[in-house]
Amino acid sequence: MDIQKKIEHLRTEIEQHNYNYYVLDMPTISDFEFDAKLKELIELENQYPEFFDENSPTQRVGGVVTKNFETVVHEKRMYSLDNSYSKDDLFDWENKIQKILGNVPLQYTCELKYDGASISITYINGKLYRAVTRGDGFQGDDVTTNIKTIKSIPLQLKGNFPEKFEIRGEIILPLKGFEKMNKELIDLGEIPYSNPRNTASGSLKLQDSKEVAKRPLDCLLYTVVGENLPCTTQFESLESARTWGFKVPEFSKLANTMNDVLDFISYWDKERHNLPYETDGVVIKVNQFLYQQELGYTAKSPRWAIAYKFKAEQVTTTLNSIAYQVGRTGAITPVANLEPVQLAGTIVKRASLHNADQIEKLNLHIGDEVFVEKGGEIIPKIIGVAKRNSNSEPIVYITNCPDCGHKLERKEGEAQHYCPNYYECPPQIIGRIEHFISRKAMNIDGLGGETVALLYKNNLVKDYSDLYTLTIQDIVPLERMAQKSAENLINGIEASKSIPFEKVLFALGIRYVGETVAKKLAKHYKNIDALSQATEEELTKVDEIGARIAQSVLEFFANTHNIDIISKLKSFGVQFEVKEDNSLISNKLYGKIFVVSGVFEKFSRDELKQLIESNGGKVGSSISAKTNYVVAGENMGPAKLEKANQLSIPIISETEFESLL
Ligand SMILES: NC(=O)c1ccc[n+]([C@@H]2O[C@H](COP(=O)([O-])OP(=O)(O)OC[C@H]3O[C@@H](n4cnc5c(N)ncnc54)[C@H](O)[C@@H]3O)[C@@H](O)[C@H]2O)c1
Ligand SMILES: [Zn+2]
Repeated sequence: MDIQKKIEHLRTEIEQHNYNYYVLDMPTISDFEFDAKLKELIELENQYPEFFDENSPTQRVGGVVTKNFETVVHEKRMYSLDNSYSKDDLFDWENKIQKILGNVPLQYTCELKYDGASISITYINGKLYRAVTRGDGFQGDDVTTNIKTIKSIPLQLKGNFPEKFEIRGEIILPLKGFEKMNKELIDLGEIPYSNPRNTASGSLKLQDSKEVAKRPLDCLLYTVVGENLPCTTQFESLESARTWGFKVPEFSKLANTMNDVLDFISYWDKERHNLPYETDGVVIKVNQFLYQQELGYTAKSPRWAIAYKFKAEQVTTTLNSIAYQVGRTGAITPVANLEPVQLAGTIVKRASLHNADQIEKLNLHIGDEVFVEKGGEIIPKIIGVAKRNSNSEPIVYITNCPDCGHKLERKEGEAQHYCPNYYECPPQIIGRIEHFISRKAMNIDGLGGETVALLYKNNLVKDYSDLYTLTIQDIVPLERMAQKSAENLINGIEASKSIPFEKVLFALGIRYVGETVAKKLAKHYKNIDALSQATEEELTKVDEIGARIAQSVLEFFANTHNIDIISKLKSFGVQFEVKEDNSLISNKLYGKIFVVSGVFEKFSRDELKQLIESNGGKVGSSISAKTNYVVAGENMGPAKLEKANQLSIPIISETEFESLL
């Protein structure tokens, strides 16, 4: 085979994967496979230097700059890291740098390699000035507003910080938050995110910082960059950054020899599974800045640092069978049953497969030996076939619902198959009732998933409105139920009648109507009758409601069965209109008159006004001598500003306002 062709082919292929990974945040191959391709290319280029190309992906940092944000040129370039996978690689690296330095007394800082998206944040005079993504290393996206929503990033520093510097770190999504986001997506019948890293990186690129604020992102910092820093080593700089108020994980260690480094690695190779976020290796850095300067950089990475990548958590095992689960929206999810195997500290028996496309893409057969990898998800995933056995058989995707036998449907452009037997299919009925009673919906105490299934099997409930007809006598005879638990349940159901309309609307389980959408719709339409009569055009005019949600709302109300259920719920006293809430949260602002002006970061203007009123204050429409405070956001009108100054009325920011509460 023509070597040059092979090199070019690999370059194109890797560029495409870089694009999928960094721009779309949707990799189509595992990091393990990606790294193998990159390694192959590096080796070929080393072997055949005549085909050198400065545009090769081996010479460049993988990311890109997008058009959605302002582009900022990094004052100091942001590099990637060279990778190593074995002890030998590390000793080779040490030899190489000692050759350049001339066998000096080296120290290393060992740090964990956090798996997220890199960020560089500039501070001037102790104030957060700007946050920029790595981009292509030379320039990145200005994502300051998004970054400011992350609570652990200080806006104002404390202690003895340098006048101007950049601090670099990783924006990560802790595993718990990731799982929660995915559970909400699955509940809504949508496709879950593939892993925390890509979700963190995607979150940074959202246009609406209010959406970013909802995501439980965090930022772990690891490098201070600037002139005249008050420290001479990496380890000291981490300690100083901590005293300035930054979140710098405490795990870093100083090592005097490569063997100390190896101890650190083998400790964290196991211990990392107990961390609340993902790490994919250890970063080893020459500790002394003086030596770092002497070593300098290659085209892509510092010579004074190297990443040691943990072995991908991967095992092979047999794919025994496929089970199909039916969700409350009727969506079918295939799940792989595996020969039990030990992986990352747990026994793995099942792996998620998402949908039919994925089975096809992986070309899975029952009986195959498959690679199983554990990423951010609780359930591990199959990433490919290791070996086809002679008795392996192709997977025939089901055509009928495994529970009710109804023929499955698949809408054009959708990945998931659905069971359309909405009213008769048991897991859908039970799923809808479980959703209805869940904590964020009707919050009915004393009723769990198993009890719902029992109630359904005993013909006591056919839909969630039947819950309100239950009596203690109905419940006591059920398995594991006693007088006391039956009473609790009935009390819980009774109490749910005072749950506010927005939660009731969420509880109904309309596809794509999650918590936030339900809130928006409740606020806009005020009651269910107005909502049920809305047209698609009207619906899509509501903030954040798109055609897909509108369509789903229309479908829901076009169904007489749903209308019947709603009128039953109404007759039982469930809330179907917004109650104007006059109850006060506090009296802290009693007697104070506020004027709100400008655009805010944390709150909408309406939210601010509501906060003022619910804490006993009043909102004035224009500034007068009676005004006590002006809460000012960005772009406050100059006339208002002048008036406030004339009358010496204090102008406060939204943060200062918060501190009044
Ligand atoms: N699956 C795919 O299609 C695909 C495509 C492209 C890249 N990738 C994966 O992306 C990775 C390459 O990405 P990369 O260029 O961001 O490099 P990298 O993630 O391998 O290493 C460099 C980055 O590590 C981060 N980092 C975390 N902790 C650090 C610490 N303590 N000190 C210093 N830096 C730290 C920094 O952000 C730095 O930029 C590889 O793992 C590769 O497998 C996968
Ligand atoms: Zn069914």
